Amino acid sequence: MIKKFIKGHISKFLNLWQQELELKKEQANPIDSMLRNYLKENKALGSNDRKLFTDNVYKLVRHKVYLDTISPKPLSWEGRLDTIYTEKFATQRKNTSILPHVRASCPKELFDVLCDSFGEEKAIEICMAQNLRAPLTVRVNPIKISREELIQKWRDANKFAIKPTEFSPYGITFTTDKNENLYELPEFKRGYFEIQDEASQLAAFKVKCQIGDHVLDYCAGAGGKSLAFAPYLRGTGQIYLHDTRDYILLEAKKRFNKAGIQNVQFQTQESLNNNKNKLLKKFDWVVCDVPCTGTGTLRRNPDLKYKFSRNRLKYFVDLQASVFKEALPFVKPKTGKIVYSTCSLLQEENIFQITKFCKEFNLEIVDGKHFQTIPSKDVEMDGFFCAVLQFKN
Ligand SMILES: C[S@@+](CC[C@H](N)C(=O)[O-])C[C@H]1O[C@@H](n2cnc3c(N)ncnc32)[C@H](O)[C@@H]1O
Repeated sequence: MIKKFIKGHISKFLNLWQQELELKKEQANPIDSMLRNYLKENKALGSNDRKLFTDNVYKLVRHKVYLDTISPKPLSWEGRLDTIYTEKFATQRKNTSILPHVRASCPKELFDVLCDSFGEEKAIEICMAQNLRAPLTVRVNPIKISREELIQKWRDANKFAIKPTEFSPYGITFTTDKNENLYELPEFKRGYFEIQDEASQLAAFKVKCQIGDHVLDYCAGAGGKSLAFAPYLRGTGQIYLHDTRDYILLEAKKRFNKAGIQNVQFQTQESLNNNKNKLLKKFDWVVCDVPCTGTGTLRRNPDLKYKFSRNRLKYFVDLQASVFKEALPFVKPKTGKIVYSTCSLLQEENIFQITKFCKEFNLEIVDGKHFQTIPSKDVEMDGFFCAVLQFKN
């Protein structure tokens, strides 16, 4: 039984979220940032209450499409919440008179696009997997500590239930659904690890840079990918981090300092433009981790599914093409590589883009096939896509 007091907060918060979404549509504030602000302003919610509050908010957002059909009318957040804890919540999933996108709790427009990419059966499986809680995974910074040492340290302290990730050699996954506040740990403050999904780690490791290489991370954001591949350079060569948002590069700078990585430069749009003539055709690796619909990360960001539309998809497809075109001239013509990645599941943003780029710019896929993870019953990772391209000789 959830206390009335918490139910009241859940309902109040979700009404605010719904208003924000109706008013600002795709420009609405992300739900995680709205949650942080709400909790800051509502100190009466203690730490146990907060977990219950947050977990139920996410559940309601994930399952809203389904709940809107099976909950008592008129709809209310209290009514939807009560429905989650009834038998009906499980049994109606199998009711084939309810439309597939509703049973999978996915807005129709997104579901149809997922069906175009994967077919209906797989689309349902993906949506159901994306309605689960995301695993909490960290990437160990080998400059400071090995994965084995950090696992041992945490196991000795009997601190967490953890396991090494299966595919990334640097990942550790937390196996309980407790909300661990990892940012407060001394190991985090010392730069021993960063929070990063395993699929994102694997995409970053596709940048197989070597000693002395020059790398341009063209859409660096707060540096998540660069932090992962930087140790390959062993302090040699140089990584240039560029983004159109100046403030995010300041965040990246702090993270690199903490990680003990110094062979980096931060380039705003203006400074990259000023240095352009010097830098064109100079990079062994250019990384294009482009803005996208984020449809591979719906477990973490379930609100994104309500911002999706075919128009928004077209906006991202066009933006990705123009970012790729801007970044390509920085690649060394004969030996350089460009890595294109998204956290989208959609063929329009992934394989269709790559096929188009190869044709238009005389490129080919190298390093085997493209890499793609798709959340499902058996795949706990986010959905990521990545391909390494090189000019045809
Ligand atoms: C998917 S995020 C990057 C995440 C980051 N690479 C990481 O691993 O943490 C995409 C980034 O592209 C940036 N961006 C948007 N338009 C851009 C453009 N025209 N040129 C470069 N970066 C751009 C955004 O500001 C955003 O930080």
